[in-house]
Amino acid sequence: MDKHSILVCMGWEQLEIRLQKCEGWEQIEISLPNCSSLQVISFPVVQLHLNRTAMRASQKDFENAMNQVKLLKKDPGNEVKLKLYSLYKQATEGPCNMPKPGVFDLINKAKWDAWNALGSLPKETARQNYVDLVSSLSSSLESSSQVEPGTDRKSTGYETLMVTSEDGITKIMLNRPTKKNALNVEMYHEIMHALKAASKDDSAITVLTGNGDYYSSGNDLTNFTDIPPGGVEEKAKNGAVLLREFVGCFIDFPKPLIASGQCPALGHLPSPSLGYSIAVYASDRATFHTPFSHLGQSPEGCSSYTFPKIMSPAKATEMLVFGKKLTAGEACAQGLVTEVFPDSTFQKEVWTRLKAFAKLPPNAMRISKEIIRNREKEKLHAVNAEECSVLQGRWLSDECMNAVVNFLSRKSKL
Ligand SMILES: CCCCC/C=C/CC(=O)SCCNC(=O)CCNC(=O)[C@H](O)C(C)(C)COP(=O)(O)OP(=O)(O)OC[C@H]1O[C@@H](n2cnc3c(N)ncnc32)[C@H](O)[C@@H]1OP(=O)(O)O
Repeated sequence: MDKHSILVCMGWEQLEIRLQKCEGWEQIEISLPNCSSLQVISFPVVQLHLNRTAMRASQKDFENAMNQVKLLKKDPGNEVKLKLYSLYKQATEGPCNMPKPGVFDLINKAKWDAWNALGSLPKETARQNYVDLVSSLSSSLESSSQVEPGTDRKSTGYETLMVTSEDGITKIMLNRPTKKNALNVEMYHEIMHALKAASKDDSAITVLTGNGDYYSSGNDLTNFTDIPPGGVEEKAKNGAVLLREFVGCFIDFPKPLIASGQCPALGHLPSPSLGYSIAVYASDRATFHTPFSHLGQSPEGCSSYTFPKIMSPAKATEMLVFGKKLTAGEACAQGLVTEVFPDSTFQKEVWTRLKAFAKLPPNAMRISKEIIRNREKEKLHAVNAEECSVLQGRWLSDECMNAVVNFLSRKSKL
């Protein structure tokens, strides 16, 4: 029998009903074994959804779906991968029968949580759900790759950035829009590389911005899952070294740096870019959020020093300790943002302004920035070192580990 066939007995006759996909429609074929003619009725897919879930996928469908997963051109993302994993385990082994992994074993803990959450779902239902998920995935990933051409693609030698230079402006654009521009380890390194290159190129000013609907969602929380042979302590130590070097690049950047954000900025990158930018331009749609406590972490990017100075100690406490999210208007009123523009005219207005700035004498701008910032440089490097050392300890805490596990198993979002 064909994969989506069902046999129905009507009196003496046996009907075979086949379902098959046809350009967004399901076709139903009703065949009477003793009759040569076929009756074909077409329905929109949505109308047949309930009927399909009542059916059971065969072992062969299941194996085909497993092969299809290997052929997917685009990474379906962690959430979907966990779903696939849990359905596979449930379909092949039944309810979760493994001991719960320890809290530091992040990946296995996320997998265990996903499998355990399926409870006593029957094996056949899990198999069918797996087949259905793979089938929906294949079509949605095909269509989404048509919707977002060119995103996450390689550009000017960078994997995670798009860097362009024209009209005296070097633009560094974070380019992981499907991950809300979360900073993975590669992106940290590429930003440092791009900043060093921009400090030496012919441009007069540098602009930092993000591609997609988030300026950045901060540190990529999956960075915490790649544990080296030296264990979590070594991981935390390496992270502190990387973060210190990363923030150091912002502190030492010699040219005017402008952060241009049309959309929400979360966590990590806002701090260094807000603290050290000559100017921050935001659209009225942008928000600013540093949820360090929510993640069991502590301020970084010198925000523990720059924010209370820029805003006020009380307002900085609301933001850095309680994780209060600010609208662009509020951030502007607090002095964190230079100017807010209407979303509809944001790009035009900001770029007109940037192009005008880029025509100013570059050396004069560089020297002016130096004289404004140099007095603070030593202090900023000391604050950076202290923040990184405190964070190194925080990353080993249960509070931090639990927050990361919660995000990875999608129990929490900010
Ligand atoms: C060297 C180490 C230095 C460490 C320094 C410490 C810095 C502190 C910080 O950076 S604090 C900020 C950390 N960031 C977060 O906690 C944000 C987590 N993300 C979210 O809460 C949400 O994703 C969101 C509110 C940003 C967006 O929600 P939305 O529903 O619109 O979108 P999705 O959640 O479906 O996200 C789409 C995909 O992007 C992945 N993703 C988003 N943010 C992160 C992130 N920070 N880390 C890892 N992955 C992230 C998300 O998982 C989705 O991926 P998927 O499609 O594969 O599931």
